[in-house]
Amino acid sequence: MTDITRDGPAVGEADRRPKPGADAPDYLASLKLLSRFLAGSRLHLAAAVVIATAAVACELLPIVAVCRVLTAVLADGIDAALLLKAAGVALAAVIVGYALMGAAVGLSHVVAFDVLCRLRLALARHLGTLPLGWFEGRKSGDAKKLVIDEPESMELIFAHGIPEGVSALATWLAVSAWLIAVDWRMALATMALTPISFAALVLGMRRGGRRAADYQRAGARMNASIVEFLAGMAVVKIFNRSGDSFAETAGAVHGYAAVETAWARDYLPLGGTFFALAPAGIVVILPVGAFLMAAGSLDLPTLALFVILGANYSQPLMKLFNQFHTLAHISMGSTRVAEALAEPPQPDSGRRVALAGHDVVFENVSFGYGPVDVLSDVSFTARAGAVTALVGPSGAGKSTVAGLVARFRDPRAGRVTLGGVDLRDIALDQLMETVAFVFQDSFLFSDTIAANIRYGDPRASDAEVEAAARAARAHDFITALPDGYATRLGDRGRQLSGGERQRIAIARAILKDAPVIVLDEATAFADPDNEAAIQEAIGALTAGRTLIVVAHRLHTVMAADQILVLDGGRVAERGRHDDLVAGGGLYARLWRDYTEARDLGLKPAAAPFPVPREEALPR
Ligand SMILES: Nc1ncnc2c1ncn2[C@@H]1O[C@H](COP(=O)(O)OP(=O)(O)OP(=O)(O)O)[C@@H](O)[C@H]1O
Repeated sequence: MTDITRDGPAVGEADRRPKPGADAPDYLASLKLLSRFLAGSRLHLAAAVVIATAAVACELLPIVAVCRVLTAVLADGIDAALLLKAAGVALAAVIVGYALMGAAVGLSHVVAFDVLCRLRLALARHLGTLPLGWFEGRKSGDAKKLVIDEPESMELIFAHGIPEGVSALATWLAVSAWLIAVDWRMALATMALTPISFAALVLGMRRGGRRAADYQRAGARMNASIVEFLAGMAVVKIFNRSGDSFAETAGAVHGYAAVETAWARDYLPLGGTFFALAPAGIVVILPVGAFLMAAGSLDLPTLALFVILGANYSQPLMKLFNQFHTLAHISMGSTRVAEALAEPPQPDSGRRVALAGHDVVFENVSFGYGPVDVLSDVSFTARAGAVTALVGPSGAGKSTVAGLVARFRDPRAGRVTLGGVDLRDIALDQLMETVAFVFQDSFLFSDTIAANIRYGDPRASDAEVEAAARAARAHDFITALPDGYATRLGDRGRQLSGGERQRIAIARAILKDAPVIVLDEATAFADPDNEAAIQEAIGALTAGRTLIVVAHRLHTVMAADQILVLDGGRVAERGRHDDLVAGGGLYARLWRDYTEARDLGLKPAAAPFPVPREEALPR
């Protein structure tokens, strides 16, 4: 089984437990998640924390110096030597403090980059082990958001949050301890508003937090709507629907603004109370100080110290709050990443087994994407060295059957075997080596054409790549390109025609040299010329292999050894072309419709295996 945990810990049962209060954000989700990927960076992080704390001590030194000077001046008048010494200490402390904080932040960035690198690798590796169904239930940008965007926002936690949060906490604790040591009564006065302001903050965040799920949903809807509006611009324009589409996007943007406003209504009265009260210590310090001085139990230098420090007492707390706010802000994203990591991978026996040939057998297979079955009790044998064609009306389940052969999904009931072994008992690696799949619209990577073909066999030489391209009838159009095989394909190879992309995909499958080949509508998007080339290319694939072909263009499967006619997820008919046509059932009807359409101008192209000449086609 693929080791998904090389860069991170195992996905534990604890991660799969339902979270209490699904809509309430877990403010510490990011910390919990990132701490799982900290191994290897703990020392750096500890060093960053220690250095940040030392930087705080340096930052506090100038305040200590000012207080000592103040006390001395109030007691004995101005002493130039003391002033100079204090200024020197303060300056040196500021310089060293900045240098230390710079070093701490530098170190913490290194920790952040390392942790995020491990998290992204583990995520990407884990997503690669999930069943296809996981991706199908999501919008295309979702997985990218999980691997790229969400971790990016977490960078702040280690890069800034930890050194700055630690230094803020250390400053607050040090100042509190100092003030208590100097005069506990004035210290209490300085701190009097802190619990009240924090209580207001916690209440505010709780109220605001109830909106977190709405906030996330509205944000996701707005993003998806804007991305779709831009991606579908050609369709929007051609159907002159820019007004409607924009109205939908505008609705999503307004929806997001409405949630933000509702959040502000819930949070701001209490959050605002925090920001008003936290720095307002002076309103307690002055009257308490005046009272104590009047009572003769407080001197002026001490009052001055509390006035200076008291005014800034809440600063570290505000900084700490900012870090907490960052944590809260990214908590929903971190929770989603943690949930994705907890998704169970596609079951993999991990056992490489001896296969008795390469017959693919469906035994009473039923399958459904949701609660309703789209395949019911499907049984057939696709023999090695023979061509098995899947035909039937749209939605009959042809692509679903094809997908089960490559274990894109597993049957709900029954089993699919290869060489007599249940696919689920064959190591996924072995299965993927044994089965080649050419999709309706095969994905090409943003790389050179040669690299895309070599995807079928990474060890293939240039000559083997070219031979596969020749067999796939792709060599001529590739060499006609200015950069030939070195041509870089942009976004999914869109600069090529559908038929050209398809032939590159077929070259890739030829290079893979797998004994079982599944072609899902390989000619679906091709024009007649391209289709002929593709059919010739497919012809190069067939010899001696188990070939399962999904086809709409029935002339391409007339010579198939076995045609399975699917209807409503069941095998309605099976046999060879002539017998099925003579039988007068569904296939005969499909064939009649097909030939009528062909007579109206549809030009059948070359088939991958011997096909009767045009004039010999039954009418
Ligand atoms: N990912 C999916 N999630 C949910 N339902 C699906 C999914 N893919 C296919 N279906 C449904 O399963 C049924 C069979 O689909 P399938 O694509 O296998 O049919 P098909 O015969 O290949 O159709 P077509 O010839 O139009 O490609 C259809 O009702 C389809 O709507």
